[in-house]
Amino acid sequence: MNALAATSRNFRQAARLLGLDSKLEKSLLIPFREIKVECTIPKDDGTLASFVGFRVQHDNARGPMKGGIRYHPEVDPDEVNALAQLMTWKTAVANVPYGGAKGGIGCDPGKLSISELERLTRVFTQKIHDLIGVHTDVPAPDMGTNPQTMAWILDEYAKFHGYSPAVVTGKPVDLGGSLGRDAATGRGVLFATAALLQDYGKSISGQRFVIQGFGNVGSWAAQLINEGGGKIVAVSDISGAIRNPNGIDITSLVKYVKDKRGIKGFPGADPIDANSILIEDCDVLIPAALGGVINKENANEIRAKFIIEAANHPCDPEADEILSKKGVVILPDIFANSGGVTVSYFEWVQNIQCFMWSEEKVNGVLKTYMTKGYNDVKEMCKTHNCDLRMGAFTLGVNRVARATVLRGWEA
Ligand SMILES: NC(=O)C1=CN([C@@H]2O[C@H](COP(=O)(O)OP(=O)(O)OC[C@H]3O[C@@H](n4cnc5c(N)ncnc54)[C@H](OP(=O)(O)O)[C@@H]3O)[C@@H](O)[C@H]2O)C=CC1
Ligand SMILES: O=C(O)CCC(=O)C(=O)O
Repeated sequence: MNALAATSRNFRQAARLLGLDSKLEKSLLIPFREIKVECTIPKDDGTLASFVGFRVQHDNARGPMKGGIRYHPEVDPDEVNALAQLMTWKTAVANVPYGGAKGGIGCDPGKLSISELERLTRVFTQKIHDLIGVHTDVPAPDMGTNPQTMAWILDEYAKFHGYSPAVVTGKPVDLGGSLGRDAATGRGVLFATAALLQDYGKSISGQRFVIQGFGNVGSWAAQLINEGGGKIVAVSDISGAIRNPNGIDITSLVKYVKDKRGIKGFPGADPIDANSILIEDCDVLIPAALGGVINKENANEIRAKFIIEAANHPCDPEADEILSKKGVVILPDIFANSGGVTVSYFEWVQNIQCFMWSEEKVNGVLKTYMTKGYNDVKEMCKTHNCDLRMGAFTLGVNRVARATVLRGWEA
């Protein structure tokens, strides 16, 4: 099932549980604005290359639209649309004063040089600069982009509108980025996982974890879970997958990946088939790469008891049904990975106030938000007698619906 169909299906199920008016339901589903731009750049060898970029602004009832920009060969309009919609529910679940948006460029960042990536980012920014802004739409990093990408957007935007650091989050700290933003999504995953495990009488320490993806989110989640006493028994990235049932030395793996640009060949573990990473024996599975990876083809073979959705929409609704029958507990993306956008909000607030928080403050307030978020989701599960995904969706959709109605419909 494609990402947009899956996300919209979850939204409709939540709307039914909430008893939403059908016209309101329809209006919440349709994106506010969809932008598609052509980005042509000269390559280093003098030839021209063209890429398609997207920004989908889904909803702004609760505040400026917010969401990352993804550079990946599989970026397509439906997927960006689904990811933008997820951001609307996610910012509402996290209870930060934003709506939802997402962007992307269909490209393989690994095949572009740094200067080609800079040119591409600047051309994309030239095409969308009038439609983003501190109080309209605030981009951030996602797959394939990073603080450097945000610095280029900030600089290009400044040429048209003046210097305004709050126009993007996830920037380098030297340009007004927040301490703790780099690790924030992984740290949020840690807090969310700890809250869920506690409900089942368990803790991070003593659990065996498998993580798909070792980029920003996966590598930080691995380091923090490892520090918390969890045992990471298998990890994968695009270069391959590795396993060590006694626990992978994550500190050494992080150093190795920095040097070799991938986990392949890491001496402290055995190589395994990358396709089998999701069905490895473990207690907790953390998909932290692409969407749609857990589906009806492999859901029956999953051996984990808990799935923490660090990636966006890693499980499709057909997999949800199979896993629920098997008793697997899924902590949904719109709560589990909300630590990133929550600290993006702290960054935006710091920029607007021209003030900088300590890293301890950022991490401490993030923990408060994640704990409150978990309790709010559980409350909705009780009210609507539903699983955690519907608990999170009903929480997010209800907050956005209330804001929409309060703002009114008069033209
Ligand atoms: N960054 C953030 O703050 C947030 C990100 N997310 C979500 O988390 C997920 C990961 O994002 P992020 O960590 O930022 O992205 P990164 O680009 O930093 O890392 C992505 C990781 O996934 C790996 N990967 C890509 N394709 C595959 C594959 N087919 N099999 C296994 N691994 C693969 C990449 O490998 P390689 O490095 O070898 O290419 C890399 O390790 C995405 O779904 C994103 O939307 C959600 C909330 C916030
Ligand atoms: O930090 C942000 O603004 C958005 C992060 C993001 O893209 C996501 O949560 O999926």
